[in-house]
Parts: sequence; structure tokens; C-alpha cells
Amino acid sequence: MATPHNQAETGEIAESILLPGDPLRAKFIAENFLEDVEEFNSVRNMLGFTGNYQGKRVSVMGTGMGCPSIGIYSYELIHFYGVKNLIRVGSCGSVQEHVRVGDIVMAMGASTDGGYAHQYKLPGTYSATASYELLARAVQSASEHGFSHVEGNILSSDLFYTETPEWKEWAKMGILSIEMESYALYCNANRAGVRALGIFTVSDSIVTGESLPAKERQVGFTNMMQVALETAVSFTE
Ligand SMILES: O=P(O)(O)O[C@H]1O[C@H](CO)[C@@H](O)[C@H]1O
Ligand SMILES: O=c1cc[nH]c(=O)[nH]1
Repeated sequence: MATPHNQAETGEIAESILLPGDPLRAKFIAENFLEDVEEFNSVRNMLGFTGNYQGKRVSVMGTGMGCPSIGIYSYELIHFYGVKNLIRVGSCGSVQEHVRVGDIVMAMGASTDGGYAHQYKLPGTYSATASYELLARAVQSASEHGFSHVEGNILSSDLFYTETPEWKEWAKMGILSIEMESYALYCNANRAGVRALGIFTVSDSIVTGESLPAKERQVGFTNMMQVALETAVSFTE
């Protein structure tokens, strides 16, 4: 059954899915990691593919940028397509000196400067957390491969370009890095009782101004993709 944003028919999307912001990163993952690939979505060029990894079915689809965008796509994947394990594979900007460009960051929790959780009318501040099961499996995978990784709280910001250096205040609260989608993903998943995890490669250091050169960026992203795929298929029958 199609939605306004996804033309896939029921059954065309696997139980576990990787979610990069960039639809061309979804295409890259499908072309370089999956076998027997079929495209299930091209509405708005938000490309989605299903294939096999280590003999198990897995999907990958772009989400666009920001909580409103991933909010739509992940809600539909969960409620209309029965997806149970959602793993965001993104880039992020570090706000801590010890979190270096090229490192993998795994978001145990996501904070936000946005209002995604207002819809739930909660009598307080919601702490959006990852699935511990997905996180533990992803940590195991990264450790086995010797990939440099760090776990903690991240900020899902509504702002990429800002007038004020608010990142310094978030850094004082132990925030590791900034991206733009995981808070909404975690809200949707937790509300529905399914698993979600955000994994990122540090593409920029907001502390030092450093930015990953193209080649290293490619390798770092590939490490993250491998970790995410190994995690995804661990939760697939
Ligand atoms: O590389 P992706 O997955 O898009 O993630 C990060 O990059 C975008 C900003 O450039 C935002 O979507 C942010 O979350
Ligand atoms: O600084 C950065 C880098 C990637 N993504 C972000 O949201 N911010």
C-alpha cells in the first residue's frame, strides 16, 4: 500500500532498514554492500532499496534532512510497512575535543532544540533513547573490527547554520556531536515499541574547524555502514 511519500507495496521493505539522510548514500550502500537489490521507492527522489546482506534481507532508504523529514519517513516505515529495526547512518559535527573526525558516534540518547515531542503533550521533558539491543550489537561490531567509536548523548538540532555558538552550552552537558534527525526517529520508534539507533561518522569538528577529506570520509562512512548492516541483520530472521 503506497503512501504520499513512498510507492512501495506491502512486503517490499525488510524488517530492518538503514536510514541515511542522503538518498544517494542509500544508493551507494545498496550498490556496494547488498546483493539482489530492488528499488522500492523513488518518490521525491527519496531512494529506497531492498537486497540481501550476508544472506539476510535488509533495506536502505534516504530520509532527507531534519526531524520533520525523518519523522514522516520513519512513521510510515513503522506504521504502514511494519519495519521493526531502524538504524540511521549519518554524518555529524563533533563538539568535544576527544571526539575526532572519522570516529564513529553512537547515540545512546538524543537531545533536541526542536519541538518534535510536543505532539505527545507530556508533562515534562522527554529523553529520547536508542534501543539498547541495537546499540549493544553495534558496539560489539565496531569493537570487533577495531573501528574507533564513542557512545553517548548527541544533539538533534533544527539548525545547521546558526547566529549564535550554542553548541558550547550543549558541549558542557556532555553532548558528543550534533546532527539533525535522531530525536524524531527515537520518538517515533519508542512510541511504537520498535527499535531504533543513530550511528554517525564525524565529518566535521565544530571545536577545531577540521573537516574530513573526501577519501577518508568515504572510508569512515564505509566502516559505519558495515557496523550498521551487521547490526541490522542480527535482528532479521
Ligand atoms: O549526513 P546526514 O545523514 O544527512 O546527516 C547530517 O548531515 C545533514 C546536514 O548536512 C543533516 O541531515 C545531518 O543530520
Ligand atoms: O556539523 C555538522 C556536520 C554534519 N551534520 C550536522 O548536522 N552538523
